[in-house]
Amino acid sequence: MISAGIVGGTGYTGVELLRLLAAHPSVALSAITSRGQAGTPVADVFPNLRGVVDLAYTEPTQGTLGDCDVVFFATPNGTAMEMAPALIEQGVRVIDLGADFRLRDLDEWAHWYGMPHTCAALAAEAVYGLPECHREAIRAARLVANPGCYPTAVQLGLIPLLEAGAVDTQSLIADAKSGASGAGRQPRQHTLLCEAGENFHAYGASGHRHLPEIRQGLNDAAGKPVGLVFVPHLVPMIRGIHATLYARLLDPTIDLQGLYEQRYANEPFVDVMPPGTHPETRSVRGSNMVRIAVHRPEGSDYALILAVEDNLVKGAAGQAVQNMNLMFDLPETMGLESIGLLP
Ligand SMILES: NC(=O)C1=CN([C@@H]2O[C@H](COP(=O)(O)OP(=O)(O)OC[C@H]3O[C@@H](n4cnc5c(N)ncnc54)[C@H](OP(=O)(O)O)[C@@H]3O)[C@@H](O)[C@H]2O)C=CC1
Ligand SMILES: CC(=O)N[C@@H](CCC(=O)OP(=O)(O)O)C(=O)O
Repeated sequence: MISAGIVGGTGYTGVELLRLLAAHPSVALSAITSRGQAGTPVADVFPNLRGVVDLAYTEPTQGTLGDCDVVFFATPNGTAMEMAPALIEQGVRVIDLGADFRLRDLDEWAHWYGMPHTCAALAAEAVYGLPECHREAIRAARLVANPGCYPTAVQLGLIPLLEAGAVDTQSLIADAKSGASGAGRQPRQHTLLCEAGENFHAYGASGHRHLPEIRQGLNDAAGKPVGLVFVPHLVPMIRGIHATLYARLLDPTIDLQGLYEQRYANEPFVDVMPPGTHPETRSVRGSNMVRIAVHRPEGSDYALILAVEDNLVKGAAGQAVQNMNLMFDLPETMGLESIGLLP
């Protein structure tokens, strides 16, 4: 059994990790931290875990985490880079659900995250945890930077076009919508029911911190710098991301459906839907699947890609478990078989 610890077990991605890991056949949970709830049984805070998680929260100390085989950081940005070096030194493998190790350019990281990066050596070593692109490197990694929620949907949606050299790399547009759980469990005015319900708006339109992360992955796929406009929106639902992606085709006669079906033929968590379909966020709610549909709108030379995911599963905790499975030579889909919750 793999002994797993979670730092930040009271947030939305932390409790989603708990749900997945508690049911994982090869994992024993051994430390779950919260500074605010230390000493409280986990199942007292989250009754869905009664009878399946019998641990209490502890303080996030080296002592409680150092004996684990793997530690997940489900914490705000800046926490993992403080704590991960000592754990890795002790032989613990680390998966960071935050953004501390996602960007290769640390000046860019400091610009977007508003603090200096304090762990350049590990940032250079970290593997970006998008299995569909970096599977072999993830297997060997000591430290995995789990991708952001928007970056997962947008990259998986656009990468086949860029790898194939099928589009004008300066024409990329990602129009993405997220449910409110993407903002985390800390109370904030804009995610109150009376603010987010019956309401719909864009945010971060002139610059969002996921832009450099998405651009880094798309540059790699294209083999050159891409031009990308990324606009996130908040929609009145709890879970789910819907990304509507546009790219101008160089050859409008290309077989787009065939391109996507071939690229993702062996991917257990990418479902390319039949032509003419429109994926729904509820079809992936609670599941680790990204569902993609490919269109070429009548009379246009644009490819239009629709991609949906659950931001807490493939966009965070599920992808982290997928990465753990790879790191510990387990079947990649183990513990991730759940089907989308409908309705
Ligand atoms: N929500 C989402 O859809 C996604 C989130 N992410 C990223 O995952 C990370 C976690 O997100 P989310 O679960 O939404 O966040 P939340 O705000 O819901 O939870 C944060 C958790 O971290 C703990 N924590 C906060 N500060 C510290 C600290 N200094 N040291 C140790 N623990 C700390 C908190 O518990 P306590 O304060 O009691 O210790 C809490 O359990 C973030 O980096 C987020 O950007 C990534 C993809 C998707
Ligand atoms: C709806 C909403 O507020 N979403 C969040 C995405 C948070 C997230 O996933 O953060 P990281 O991937 O960078 O860790 C936001 O736009 O800030």
